[in-house]
Amino acid sequence: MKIKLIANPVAGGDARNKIDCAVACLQSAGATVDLVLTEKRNDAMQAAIAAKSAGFDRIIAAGGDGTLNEVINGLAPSAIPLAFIPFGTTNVFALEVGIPFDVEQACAVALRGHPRPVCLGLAGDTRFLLMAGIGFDAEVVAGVSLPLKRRVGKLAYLVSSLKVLLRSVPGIIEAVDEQGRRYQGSSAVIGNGRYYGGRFSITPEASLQDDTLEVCLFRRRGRLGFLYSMLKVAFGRPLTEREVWRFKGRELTFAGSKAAVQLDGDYHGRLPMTFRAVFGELTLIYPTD
Ligand SMILES: Nc1ncnc2c1ncn2[C@@H]1O[C@H](COP(=O)(O)OP(=O)(O)OP(=O)(O)O)[C@@H](O)[C@H]1O
Repeated sequence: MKIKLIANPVAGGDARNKIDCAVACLQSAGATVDLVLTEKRNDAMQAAIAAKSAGFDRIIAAGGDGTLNEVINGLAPSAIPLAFIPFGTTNVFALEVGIPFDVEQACAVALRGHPRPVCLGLAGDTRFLLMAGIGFDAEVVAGVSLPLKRRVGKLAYLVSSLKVLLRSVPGIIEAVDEQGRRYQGSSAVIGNGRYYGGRFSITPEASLQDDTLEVCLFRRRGRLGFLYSMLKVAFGRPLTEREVWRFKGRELTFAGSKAAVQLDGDYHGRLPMTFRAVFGELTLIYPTD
C-alpha cells in the first residue's frame, strides 16, 4: 500500500516520537510511506492537494483535528480513503468514531479499517468535519495563545474563555433554515458529529453518516445565563428548550452581529455565512466493528 502521511510535529505539544513510531509501524506492516511534516498553517492542506493526483492508495493525517480539517480541505472531493492518527490536544474525531489513542492501534485502523463515505459541512466554500462554532466558542478559539496551548494543552482554552466572558457581552445572531424559519440567540454550535470539545454533547442527533447538520443555538444573551448553560454542558446535564433552539438542516444561513466563526477548532472568519451539508465527497477510515 502506498501511503501519504501528513503529520504535524507540534500537535498536542510534541508529536515527533509518535510520528517516528507511526512511520515504523506502517512500514513494518509492508506499506510504503511518504512523510511530510507540516511547519505552519495551511501546509497540511497544500500537502493534501499535491497528494491527490500522485497515485497514493491512502492518505493519513496525523495530528489534531486542525490538521485533519486542513487535509480534508485539500483532498475533497476525492475517492482516495483518508485515515487519521490522533496526536492532538482534544482529538474529537477520534472520540467520535472510536479511533484508539495508542499509536500502533491507530496505525492498524489506518491500514485495515473500514472505509465509509461521510458528510462534510461547508462554511462558504471551506469544509469542516466535526463542527462550526459561532460567537462565544469562536472568540475563545481566536483568543487562545498557541504557545500556551503547546505548553498546557486544554487549560489554554479555559484561560481564553474567562477572558472572553469578562470582555464582551454577546451580540444577537439570527439563523434561517431552508424553510425560512428564523431563530435568534447569542452563540451557536453547528454539529456534523455528536461530540464537541471532547465527549461533550451539544448536538447529540448529529451524525457524520447522514446528510444534515444539527444546530444548537443558545437563546440566553446575558453572560451569566450563557455561563450557566455552558456549565451544564460541561457537567453532562441536558440543555432545555428554554436555553437552546435545536434543529437540523442541509442549508442554514447565519447573520446578525459580526460574530466570530470557528471550524473544527480553528478561527475561520465572521458572520454573515451560509452553512451546508454535503454527503459523499470523501471516504474516511473507521475502526472495524
Ligand atoms: N510545525 C508547526 N509549528 C507550529 N504550528 C504548526 C506546525 N504545523 C502545523 N501547525 C499549526 O497547527 C495547527 C493544527 O494543530 P493540530 O490540530 O494538528 O494540533 P492541536 O492544535 O494540538 O490539536 P487540536 O486540533 O485537537 O486542538 C495547524 O492549523 C497549523 O496552524
